[in-house]
Amino acid sequence: MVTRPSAKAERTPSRLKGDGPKKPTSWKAVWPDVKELMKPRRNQLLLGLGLIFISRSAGLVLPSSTKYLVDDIIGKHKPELLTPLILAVLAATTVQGVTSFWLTQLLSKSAQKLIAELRCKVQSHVGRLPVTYFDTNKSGQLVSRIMNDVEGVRNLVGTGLVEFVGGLLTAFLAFFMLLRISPLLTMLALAVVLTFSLVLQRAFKTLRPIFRERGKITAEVTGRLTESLGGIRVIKGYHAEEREETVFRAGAQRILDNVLQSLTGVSLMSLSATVLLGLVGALVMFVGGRQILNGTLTLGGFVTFTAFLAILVAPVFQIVGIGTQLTEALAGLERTREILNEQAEDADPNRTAVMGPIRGDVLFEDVHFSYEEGKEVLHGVSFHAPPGTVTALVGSSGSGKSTTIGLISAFHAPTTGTVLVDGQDLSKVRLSSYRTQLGVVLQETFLFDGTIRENVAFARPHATEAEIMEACRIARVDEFAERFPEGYETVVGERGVKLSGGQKQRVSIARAILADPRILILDEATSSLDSETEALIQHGLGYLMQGRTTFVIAHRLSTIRRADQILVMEDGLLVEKGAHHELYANRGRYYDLYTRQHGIETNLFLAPGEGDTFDEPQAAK
Ligand SMILES: Nc1ncnc2c1ncn2[C@@H]1O[C@H](COP(=O)(O)OP(=O)(O)OP(=O)(O)O)[C@@H](O)[C@H]1O
Repeated sequence: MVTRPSAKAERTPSRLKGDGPKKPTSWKAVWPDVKELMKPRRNQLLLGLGLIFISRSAGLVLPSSTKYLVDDIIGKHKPELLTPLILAVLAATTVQGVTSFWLTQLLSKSAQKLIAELRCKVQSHVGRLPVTYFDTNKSGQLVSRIMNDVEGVRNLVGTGLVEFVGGLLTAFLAFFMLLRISPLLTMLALAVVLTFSLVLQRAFKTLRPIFRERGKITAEVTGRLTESLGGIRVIKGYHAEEREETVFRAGAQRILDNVLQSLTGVSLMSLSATVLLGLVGALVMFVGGRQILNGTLTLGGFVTFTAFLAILVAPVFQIVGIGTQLTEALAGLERTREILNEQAEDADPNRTAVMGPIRGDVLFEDVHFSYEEGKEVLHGVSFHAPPGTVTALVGSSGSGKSTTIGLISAFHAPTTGTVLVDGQDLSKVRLSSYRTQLGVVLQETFLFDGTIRENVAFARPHATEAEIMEACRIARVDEFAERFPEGYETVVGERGVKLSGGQKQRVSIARAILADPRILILDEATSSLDSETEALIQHGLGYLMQGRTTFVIAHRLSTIRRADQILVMEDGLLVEKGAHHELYANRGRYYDLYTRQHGIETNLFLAPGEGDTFDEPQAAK
């Protein structure tokens, strides 16, 4: 396959979701994905949990030691215990430091690897979606989906989730320690913490849709921006810079509003967390102070209690941070899943037949097609294109030429009727086995930001040097490429030399020659080129068409007259078919188009100026 025509949308285009009612992302919905992501990393995550267990347990040594220091070493005056205690604290702290370092190394790196993998997975899936998908979704929006949405998962498999679990674990341990020191104080503190957790839960419910919305808005704004940068010539041509600025400003404002909204939520949570800390602190001081005074609590016990309380409350704070991250991760994962759930072209269970090398016999049998339900655009088109023949499609704008080409390229499948290639129903064929035998040359030539050689070899990356050079020679790419100082290694496109329209077409023809397809699709350029360039291009095309079943949306008289058959389309109907002289002699629709064109009233077939060289067909004389 060479390059693909930009086909039109199919019947049920699926737009990226997000504009529907906002239902919160639920763990249940994304759990299968989370599980799938975690499964291959199970061992790492388990190791991570082990490490966090060691790290957090070691972290308890310091606060526990306070009680011994105050009550035993100082209170009961046992200086000989001081050094062992300090050594124990130092050892524990070292263990804590080393394990947390290892943890970050292990999990953060693995999360980054996962992000890269996921990006590739989404990109590869998007590439396999039907063309209709790209007609309904802006490419910039898809870029944002591929690049940004997967970022969040780092919090799931990275340190986020493990830290969260670690936090809970420590809180649990601390809770038992606290119970041992003072059950009353512990229960009081716990009541406050639990109330706060409920508040937090509600807050996250509100925040989640905001985060999900953010991904959607960013994708939309990026999409529009990519489009407007791509169409900068049109924008400048119509002096529409200011209008674009306004559109972008509105988009940027939407993002800002969303971020501000979530920031308000997040800061409110921090505020309530601080209030909580104050509340618990005050409560502990009040009750604890009284207990010390009436002798039910030792001073060391009180100090240790406050230290452990901090450990119990800390995870609640952590939830604020990590919970936000996890929420973002879930929202991103949900959006990623949406894309991954789109059915790839070849995933259609009907597409099972594998095509071997084809001869290129194309048969349309009563083909009906509609892009949208109830709006048929092709009404019972039937024709036969034997192998190696040239079929020209002509007709006024919107008559269905591109749609017919789209069906031959298997971008769409007929609503009813069949398209057969070598007797095989195209809607049942594995696309990979068919498209490799299809070549496309469009008027909007698509060149990559790479060298001339790379652009030609794109069709067959493993082609030999001699084959590439031969294709370049036939398409007359050599004529301009060899004039550049770097020859075929000259970079073309955005980063390099800009090629003229005619030069780009020649590269595209060389590409198709190298691909050596059985079926060739040409969308002839409507723009006129100078006669020398035109002759060079016609030479290449002439070679390219030889022996291949060619379908050409024809604008040039020379091409139309060279065709073995001409299909005249009108309003989705095939109104006439035959060779030029037959159709001309019939004095039907083709004759009308032809003579009207001859009078240069309209420009139905031809590029401007071409009518001047018109000569009356022999058969009609
Ligand atoms: N993606 C699409 N979604 C819905 N309708 C479409 C889509 N693409 C084309 N159509 C409709 O299908 C009909 C045939 O369009 P088609 O592009 O095949 O015509 P065409 O003969 O190639 O026109 P032109 O010469 O102007 O390119 C038109 O009425 C057009 O509006």
